[in-house]
Amino acid sequence: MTPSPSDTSTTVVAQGTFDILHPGHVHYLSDAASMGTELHVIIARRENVTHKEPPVLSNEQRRDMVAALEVVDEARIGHPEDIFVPIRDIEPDVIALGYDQHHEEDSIAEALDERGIDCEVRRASGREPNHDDELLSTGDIIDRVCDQRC
Ligand SMILES: Cc1cc2nc3c(=O)[nH]c(=O)nc-3n(C[C@H](O)[C@H](O)[C@H](O)COP(=O)(O)O)c2cc1C
Ligand SMILES: Nc1ncnc2c1ncn2[C@@H]1O[C@H](COP(=O)(O)OP(=O)(O)OP(=O)(O)O)[C@@H](O)[C@H]1O
Repeated sequence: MTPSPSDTSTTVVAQGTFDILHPGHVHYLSDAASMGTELHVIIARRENVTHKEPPVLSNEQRRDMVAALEVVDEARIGHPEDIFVPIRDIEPDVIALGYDQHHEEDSIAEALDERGIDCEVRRASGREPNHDDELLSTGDIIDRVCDQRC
């Protein structure tokens, strides 16, 4: 018997700040998309980006740029307080952590387990520069803008 599309679909979630898109972001989202058949992206709210400089661009602008990428099926702004609220809503089969995202695979898997959410946690690959002058970090792009334009 041929399986129905709902039997074969695999939903993947990716997440991050995505402030000023660059090829590293495209690499991450393409890698995450290749882990399933549908890619949803959670955009970190500005007030929750506390481990580095807050994003320059608004929540809505970052969401709209990520949503415009061909590999992305849906992008949404994250929950203000509880990162598991969007996860319950999306019901992903896989959470794809970015190659350098500070979240530990094991602790996310444990937190999902405690909440009765059945979802695999995987780590995406990093992108190496394709040429000498390729900037693969928002922080590096901002530094160059400051050096060259300020
Ligand atoms: C599974 C998962 C779900 C997340 N959901 C949210 C969320 O709902 N709201 C939010 O502001 N941040 C959320 N985050 C946090 C951010 O997406 C991001 O991981 C964090 O700010 C680090 O951003 P960076 O990887 O761009 O440095 C989530 C992170 C993970 C791992
Ligand atoms: N060069 C890269 N290769 C693969 N994935 C990347 C690369 N750069 C960023 N990502 C992934 O994209 C997601 C969002 O990244 P983030 O918004 O923190 O960008 P960033 O360029 O790393 O920012 P910053 O330079 O401010 O640390 C994260 O999961 C991160 O791992």
